[in-house]
Amino acid sequence: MAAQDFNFLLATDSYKITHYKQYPPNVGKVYSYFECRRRKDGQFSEVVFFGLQYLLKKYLAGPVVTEEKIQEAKLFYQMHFRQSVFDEEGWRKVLEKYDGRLPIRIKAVPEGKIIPRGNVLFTVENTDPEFFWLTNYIETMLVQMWYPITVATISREFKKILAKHLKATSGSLEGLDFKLHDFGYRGVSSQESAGLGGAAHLVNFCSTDTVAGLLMAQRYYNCPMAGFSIPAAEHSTIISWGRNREKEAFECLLDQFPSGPVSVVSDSYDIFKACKHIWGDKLKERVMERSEDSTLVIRPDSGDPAETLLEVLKILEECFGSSLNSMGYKVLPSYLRIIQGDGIDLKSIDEILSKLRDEGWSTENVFFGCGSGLLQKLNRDTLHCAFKCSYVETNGKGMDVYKLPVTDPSKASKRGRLSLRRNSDGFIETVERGAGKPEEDLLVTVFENGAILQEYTLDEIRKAAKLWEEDLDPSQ
Ligand SMILES: O=C1OCCC/C1=C\Nc1ccccc1
Repeated sequence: MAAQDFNFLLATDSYKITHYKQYPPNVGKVYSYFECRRRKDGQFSEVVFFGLQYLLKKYLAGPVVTEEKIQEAKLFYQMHFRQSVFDEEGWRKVLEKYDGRLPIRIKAVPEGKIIPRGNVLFTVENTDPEFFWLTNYIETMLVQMWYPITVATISREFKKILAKHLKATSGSLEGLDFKLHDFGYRGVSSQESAGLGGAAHLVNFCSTDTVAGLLMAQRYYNCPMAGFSIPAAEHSTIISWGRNREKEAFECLLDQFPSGPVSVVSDSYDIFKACKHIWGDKLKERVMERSEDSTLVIRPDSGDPAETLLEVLKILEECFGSSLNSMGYKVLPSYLRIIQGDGIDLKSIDEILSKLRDEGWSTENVFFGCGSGLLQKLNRDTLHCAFKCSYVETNGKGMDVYKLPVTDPSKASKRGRLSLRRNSDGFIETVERGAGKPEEDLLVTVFENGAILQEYTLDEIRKAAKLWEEDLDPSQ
């Protein structure tokens, strides 16, 4: 449910207020769709569909039009356009005929599903001919789905890389869901983005510090606790002890959190000396006495990630030893692990894990944190998200419509009514021009006339988004 001060009539691009005057006479239906347009460059060949349910619940469901909101919008747009263009009568009809509920149908891919780029992800149409202008009025808000879709997709690409290396260097995928920790809360543009992006990461992992994402999962995806964290230091809790008391600061962490894992950022002055002389010497006994489920996680936070990790691993091996796993890769004692949260993005994590592997280190030894690289280093063009009209009815007669710019054929849009199906070869494809068979359509009616007709839990979404065998193909 949207906040009381949220006025749905003001939640659109200004120019859309003027569009009801621009459609052809007697138009009765505007039908549009959302896709992540396919591009030649091949990165992100498939996307995770996620986030629509939050938007439906928060902004579209129920009576979103009221007389007060009509009055507020009327005054607002009169001042904004300095002429009366706002369609007061049109909105009052929504209020009178549907009690303020939107006469709109949205059919969408089930959340969590992995869909190849270039396929329809959801369609929008008006369910009453009088409100043809409403379909594209809500484009503005619906296209904001680019964000959770893109974060969920990037997070899953991280998971593919981590799975590849974990499988190759340990023979198992155990612990994969905890290998990438969301550090991105502070790096996003708003509390709402933190919630949506944080929840999107939790489709693929169970490891986060972005509390807003956990709340989103609780409140909108029926998941009481979608992810976990552990006690961890930050630079303030180390440097507050003063330059000469880093050992005391570290010891405080071990004393305060004697059981369960604890993470200690150790690069305030010299990560290498800290590992060698504090963790590996002064506190060595304290570290070794910690049991397997009370791991000390050392956090570097500066320097070239791969070089720093390799040097830290080398020092820790000298001090604590290492063993060989079934794949012949080295693993530190179970009471010692490392988390790298600096400089991590899709490109660097693959390079880092490859370099560790080349030096004989298993992926089991390291965890990763990711901030802006996960939640903010992206935009609507990362997956080329677009919303286009593909079908209209005028005088009750249907017509497939499209754009095909001579100046950019890659911006061509689909035409006609769309459906999504798995073809006889098992590949997902979009059927255009209304040629799809209803019984084959993977799109589900999730919203109609103000009501949410289909909901998904995070558990169901996680199942839909799980990695497939071919995702683990090390030859990638
Ligand atoms: O070190 C850690 O171990 C695992 C638990 C989280 C954690 C650090 N969190 C964090 C959050 C936001 C920015 C930077 C770090």
